[in-house]
Amino acid sequence: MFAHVPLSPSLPWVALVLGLATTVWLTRNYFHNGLNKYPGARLASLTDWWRFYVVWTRKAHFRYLDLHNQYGDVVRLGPNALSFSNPRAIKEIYSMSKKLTKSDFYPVQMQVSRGEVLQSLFGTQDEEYHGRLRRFVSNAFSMSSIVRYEPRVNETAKLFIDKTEELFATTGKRCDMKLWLQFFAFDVITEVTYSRRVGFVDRVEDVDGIVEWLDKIFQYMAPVGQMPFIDKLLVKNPVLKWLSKHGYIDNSSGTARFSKARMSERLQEIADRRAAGVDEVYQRNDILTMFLESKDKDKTGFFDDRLILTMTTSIALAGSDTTAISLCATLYHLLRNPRCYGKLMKELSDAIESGLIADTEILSWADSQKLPYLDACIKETFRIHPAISLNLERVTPPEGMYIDGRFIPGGTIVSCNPWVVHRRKEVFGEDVEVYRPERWLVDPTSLSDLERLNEMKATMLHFGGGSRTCLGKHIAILEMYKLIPSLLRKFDLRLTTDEEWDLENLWFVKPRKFELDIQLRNK
Ligand code: HEM
Repeated sequence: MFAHVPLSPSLPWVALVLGLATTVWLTRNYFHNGLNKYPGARLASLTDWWRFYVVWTRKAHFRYLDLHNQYGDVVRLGPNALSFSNPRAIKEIYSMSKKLTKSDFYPVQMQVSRGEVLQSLFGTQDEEYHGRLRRFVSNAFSMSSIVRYEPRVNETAKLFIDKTEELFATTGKRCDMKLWLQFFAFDVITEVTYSRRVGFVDRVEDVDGIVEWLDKIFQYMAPVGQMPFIDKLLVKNPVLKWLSKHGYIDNSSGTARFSKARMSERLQEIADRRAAGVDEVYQRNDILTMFLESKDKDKTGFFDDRLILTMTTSIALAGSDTTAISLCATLYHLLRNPRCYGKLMKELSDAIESGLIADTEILSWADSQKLPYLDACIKETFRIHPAISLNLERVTPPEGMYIDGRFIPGGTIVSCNPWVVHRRKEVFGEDVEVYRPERWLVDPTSLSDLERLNEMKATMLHFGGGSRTCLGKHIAILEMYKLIPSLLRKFDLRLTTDEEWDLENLWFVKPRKFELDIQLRNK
């Protein structure tokens, strides 16, 4: 008897309604805020799923570069997203004074600890909160503080060199440099944060599986960041957060767990020393003690233990991959360009012979600053291989603003991609795809050379820009300027293949594989 009762509209009607709704949605997306006047891939103007797909392929930096080469300075990357490549746009989007906020891409990278989302310096969209937090922590990352940490970096660099000799140079075993340098960068970062090397290099081990965890999490965060609502259904799902907060499950991020463990070890050590009459907090030995000092001095209660954990978690998330990639890229480009490799080696040996720099196994920071060709090689690495190369997204203020001479409505996602802007021919020269450190060496008496140099510097986005520029850049630079020459002086490094390396972009642009043959150098 129920066979004749219509329980639901017939299928064709459902299909028609769905079809109409989809058409309306796609049309609205296409014409959104008049952005249809900007060129780009047709699908990009209809849905963010296009961007999700491009990022998911892990080749977004190449795709976006092709699109800018094809369409020019402004390319539409989504219904509400524009990518700019003219250096003028960098100054406008990342200017200190204009205060554009970060897009919804960033909170996806916020880590979770026991159900609580850690509102990080990197991920926050609240500019006031950001400014306040950054004021509390920036002292610990200033160049003068970093140079105080130098002896710690020396210790880890020395161990790294010794272990490289023992494990690879004397055995002839091939070195997975990508992983090995990440172990180094992780040990340095824990050394300068907690006065204690966790032991990645000592034990030749991925401690707590954190490197593997980081690899996995970016496979999630990079594509999901293109469609951030997905994060609220998955990792930041309110039910999961509630369950974790009340102890039924633990959805804490690997980096939060790692940092919590390191912090409690170090805090216990500080307490033990205090009981023995030594107060380390005001000795400013490491980043954590600098944070504790800031907390002590803060009478408002803002900079509390939770924020300290948030900061140490950010350091674990941001401080190793980026530096290891930049170290790998420097070695890779030098090895593929024997002319530059030879020139750098000559600069080093001449400087030692002439007494310009000391003949020490680990170069001091001060000595590394006397080597202009080394400086040029590292700058050229940052240009040709910026470690972060998805677009650095910002949102225009409600009243809209002019970018590169065009009025962009309020609430639009606007951005530049470091990989793209570092290849502007009018700034860097016609040979942008060539690794040529000499472009950074200018005649200091030539005004036009100095102007060109300034223009190149202003177009570099490898550490981001404006108020959200990289907090840890001095640590990374210190590591690179010390380790690269120290490694090259001790070892002969060889690529194991003539083929170009295969790069994957999941926010960080990493080689899929980077192996080297290593031998002791005949001096
Ligand atoms: C060569 C190595 C590094 C590179 C290429 C790099 C790159 C960047 C870039 C491009 C940004 C800006 C992202 C944006 O605006 O969307 C950034 C921000 C940041 N980086 Fe780095 N980074 C490096 C090393 C480090 C290290 C060693 C640390 C920590 C010790 C660190 C901590 C941070 C933090 C906390 C932020 C957020 C700053 C803020 O929003 O105020 N980075 N980094």
